Amino acid sequence: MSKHVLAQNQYGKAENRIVRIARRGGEDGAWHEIRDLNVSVALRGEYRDVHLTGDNGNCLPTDTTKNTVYAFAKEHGVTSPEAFAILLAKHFVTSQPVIREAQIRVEEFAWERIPVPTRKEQHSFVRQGQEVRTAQVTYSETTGLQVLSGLKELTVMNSTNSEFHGFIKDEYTTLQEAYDRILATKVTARWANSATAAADPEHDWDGSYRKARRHMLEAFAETYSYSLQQTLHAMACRVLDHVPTVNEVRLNLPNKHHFLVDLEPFGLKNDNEVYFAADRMYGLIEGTVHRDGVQPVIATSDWITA
Ligand SMILES: O=c1[nH]c(=O)c2[nH]c(=O)[nH]c2[nH]1
Repeated sequence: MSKHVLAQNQYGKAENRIVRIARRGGEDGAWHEIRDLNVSVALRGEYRDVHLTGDNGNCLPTDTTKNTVYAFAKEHGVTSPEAFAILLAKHFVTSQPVIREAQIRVEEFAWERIPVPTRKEQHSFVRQGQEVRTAQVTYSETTGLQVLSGLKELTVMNSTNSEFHGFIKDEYTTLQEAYDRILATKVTARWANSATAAADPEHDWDGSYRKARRHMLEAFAETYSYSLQQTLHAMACRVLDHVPTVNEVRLNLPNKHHFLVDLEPFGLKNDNEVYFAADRMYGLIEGTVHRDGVQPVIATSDWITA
């Protein structure tokens, strides 16, 4: 027996990142709604033996608490962070006598739809309230003004219309081919403005920024994607097509992986509804697209994801 006193203690799986897609509207369910949550579970109760003697007889594994979160998202859906947390907290306390209290913390990341007026299906989203606009101006006696504009932290998601297959398979390849996956990325974009725009004191910088942003978003939403590389190219080309004062676009697109959660052990079918949102590691797709005949000027080696 320890001469010291075990005081407050709690345990559980923290930061379960979960994306729940609900398909509504019409027979084909083409109207998608997403809830994107970070759910932490803390259980309190009869845990003296676990700490003092190594007897785990009262210990519900943290792994089980994680599985419960994902299974509940499938079974009950996510109507609100509060309602989802209430369901979970009650479940833990009422299902195991040793659990006296359960605390569920939920952070919800808000997403807004990317409006695509030309289509009725709606499955493209932009995450609210994070994006940062950037500008870098260099003035040289010999070469004059160089104005780079851009943005970072613009997180977007398509909850369908993304596939990835037909890739090289070597002895280390385990990736399964995907015919319907989530495509999500946090866009860092920089674009080089023409010397004419830079020299024009009347140039509408806010207007060209809004236009470039809008066309990148529309291209992301409207491209049926077979790779993030293909989406990158479409986004950059769309900016060059619609913003005549932009000569070059460089994009840095981390592939924010979403893995389907295997719910079969709990007798539940996961019909592309419940995903584990991994924050790292991630694929990092980068590239520059410029007008023909223009010399690219945007640095390619910057460490701009940090
Ligand atoms: O869009 C993608 N491009 C890749 O190059 C790649 N590689 C990978 O594992 N997944 C993906 N997805």
